[in-house]
Amino acid sequence: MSMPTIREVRAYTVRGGGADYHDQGEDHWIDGQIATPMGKYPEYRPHRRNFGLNVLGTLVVEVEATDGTVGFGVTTAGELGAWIVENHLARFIEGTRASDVEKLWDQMFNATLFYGRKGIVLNVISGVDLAMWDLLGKLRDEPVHQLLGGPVRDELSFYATGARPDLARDMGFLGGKMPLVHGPAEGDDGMERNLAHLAKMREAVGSDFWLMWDCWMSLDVSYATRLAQRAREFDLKWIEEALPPDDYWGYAELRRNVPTGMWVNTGEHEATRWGFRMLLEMECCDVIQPDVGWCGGITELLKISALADAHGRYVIPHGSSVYSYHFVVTRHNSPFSEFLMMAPKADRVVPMFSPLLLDEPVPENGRMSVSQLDRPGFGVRLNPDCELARPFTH
Ligand SMILES: C[C@H](O)[C@H](O)CC(=O)C(=O)O
Ligand SMILES: [Mg+2]
Repeated sequence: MSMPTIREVRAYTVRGGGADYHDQGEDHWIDGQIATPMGKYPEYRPHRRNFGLNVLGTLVVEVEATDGTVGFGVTTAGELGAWIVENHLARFIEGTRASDVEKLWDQMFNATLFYGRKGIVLNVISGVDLAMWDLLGKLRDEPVHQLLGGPVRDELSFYATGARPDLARDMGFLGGKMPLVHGPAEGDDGMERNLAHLAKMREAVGSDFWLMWDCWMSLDVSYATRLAQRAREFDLKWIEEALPPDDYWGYAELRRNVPTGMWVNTGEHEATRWGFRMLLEMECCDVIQPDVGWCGGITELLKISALADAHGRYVIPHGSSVYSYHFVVTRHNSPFSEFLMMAPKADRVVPMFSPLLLDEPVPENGRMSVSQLDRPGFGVRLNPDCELARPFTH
């Protein structure tokens, strides 16, 4: 088959959930009181949306091939991301062969180095890369997991992230990762409250269920060390993203400080093989957690994952829904997956990118069969009921 080229790239934005999963309505657990780096300012403590956690919104990138086939990818980047795609990246995307993902990634990354490297620019590059893999799967009539070498197991197993690990246990998940509520600025009282909550959850779930804390970059080494040491009594499996992402030295110290057997996990706000190289070579963590929509997409994740494998480390992607599932099932060093509980009260399973996608698979009883992923590309469709805007054209 002769490979089509890309005829047009289009960048859309959409609000209300989707890839910007923090862009939820009032009273959603994910936007409630959670420890954050802004928690030192009391006015920004009660609600994460107060400091703008949801300002970006979702970016949808569509790539249309010369034969009319369309692939798409979604990420967190909104209008800023749409501007970058339409005004800068389009020149590399249009005219490229649909299978030339490697060359395209290299061009997008190098052309944006002077203002990119991490953060929103890498989210955008990821979104384009995911659209290209989706297109390639559709053109070849194969699921992306087949393009990546094929599954190494028949099903995926999930832990749940949300405010109600006790309910996640009843839903068949392997474990529950809770948001840490109180940060260092809330002193000893906050520390005691955090521990009391963990104790209560351990009591509720029993001893054979993983419990983890997601600290969303909010702590310092001293606080995280004390928290981890005291959490040993309640068998905390891992402490996640305890420190700001740039504090590689702090992570290395924390990893030396935590009780034997407790994992230090991080990486959802890290990007590219070079960022993860720092985490791995400095022995910052036990598990890396790249977000497929933020770290550079599938093309970059393949490199990050190989590097982690050579360091004997697991890759358990952050969120990422189908982008994670198609990848994880092809790697031996990705033995389980995250599922983010998007129901406002974390009391039922709702697709992570809801309501933006149709056919988005979800775990049943904490598991997902590979057969649920057996559709061309990433196997999902854009929901026509979600109103997309195209703020810029080129
Ligand atoms: C719950 C966390 O604060 C965040 O919203 C999600 C996250 O970090 C994770 O799923 O991991
Ligand atoms: Mg996290």
